Amino acid sequence: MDIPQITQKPTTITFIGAGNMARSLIVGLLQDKANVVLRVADPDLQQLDAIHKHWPDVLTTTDNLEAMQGADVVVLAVKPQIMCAVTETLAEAAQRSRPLFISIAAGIREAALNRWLGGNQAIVRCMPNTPALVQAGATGLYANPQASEKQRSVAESILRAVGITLWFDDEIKLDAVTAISGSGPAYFFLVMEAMQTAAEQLGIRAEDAHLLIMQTALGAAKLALESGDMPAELRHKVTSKGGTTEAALKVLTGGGLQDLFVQALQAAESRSRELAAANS
Ligand SMILES: NC(=O)C1=CN([C@@H]2O[C@H](COP(=O)(O)OP(=O)(O)OC[C@H]3O[C@@H](n4cnc5c(N)ncnc54)[C@H](OP(=O)(O)O)[C@@H]3O)[C@@H](O)[C@H]2O)C=CC1
Ligand SMILES: O=C(O)[C@@H]1CCC=N1
Repeated sequence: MDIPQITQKPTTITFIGAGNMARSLIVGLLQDKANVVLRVADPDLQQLDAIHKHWPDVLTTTDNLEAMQGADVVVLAVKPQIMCAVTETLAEAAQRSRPLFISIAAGIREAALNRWLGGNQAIVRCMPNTPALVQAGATGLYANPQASEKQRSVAESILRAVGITLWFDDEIKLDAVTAISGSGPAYFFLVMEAMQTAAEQLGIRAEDAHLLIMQTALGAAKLALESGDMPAELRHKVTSKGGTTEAALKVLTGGGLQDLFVQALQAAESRSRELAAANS
């Protein structure tokens, strides 16, 4: 990946929070061999030790301010519920050093982040997903007016190193992106789990079922991405009249699967808005 350099040196990226999503981004960036220096701050020493053991080049600390010192980019990767408390402690340093902030938190609006950070900060909000770990992520991005073209480009390059990126001019759209691709991997994992249980009940060995299901999921996604056909068309091509797929799909549609997905995505989007309202 070619991250446009803010300085002559490699871009220094500090992660505040070393949880599931931050680790996915860190590992994805390391695999991409990006020209970056990575630092991570988290209160959990065990978490930090595990990172340091696997990736000794990643600098780890329990001190957020120490990690932020001199950083070009600060990725805010804590839970939405503690974002206010965490960012307020960074405000003074942020006013001095003015890094680019990238928030990955669901819901939390740029205006709130900017206020907590003391105002007039360059902020890119983004909604990535955990397949970033294997460089197959999908990220929606939104930049505030204070973020320069170069900073937008740096943010995009970081997220593009771990998957595809899409910009949105309207920040509110990130609530829907959260419902679709941010939470999305979990919907597919649930389907995989359900198919696994069903396959074992049909007498297939667990490891055989796992392999068949994973390869089928991968093959379906690859075909949908690469064939040029829409999913409905691809589904028709699998479904022989009076055949096995038709029998299965009758059960799924009869059970209201499509409606359930509409309700599920609406629930996720609403929750993102609630998190914004509760933390504004
Ligand atoms: N998981 C996902 O798929 C996605 C998550 N996100 C967003 O990413 C953010 C993190 O989520 P996720 O990774 O799942 O959550 P995790 O709980 O796994 O990660 C949050 C991390 O922040 C640490 N932390 C707590 N307090 C502080 C502090 N004061 N300073 C620094 N670090 C702190 C936590 O430590 P401890 O555990 O010790 O409290 C934990 O390691 C959220 O805002 C979420 O909305 C966005 C897209 C997808
Ligand atoms: O569940 C959550 O709130 C976070 C945001 C998207 C995925 N995980």
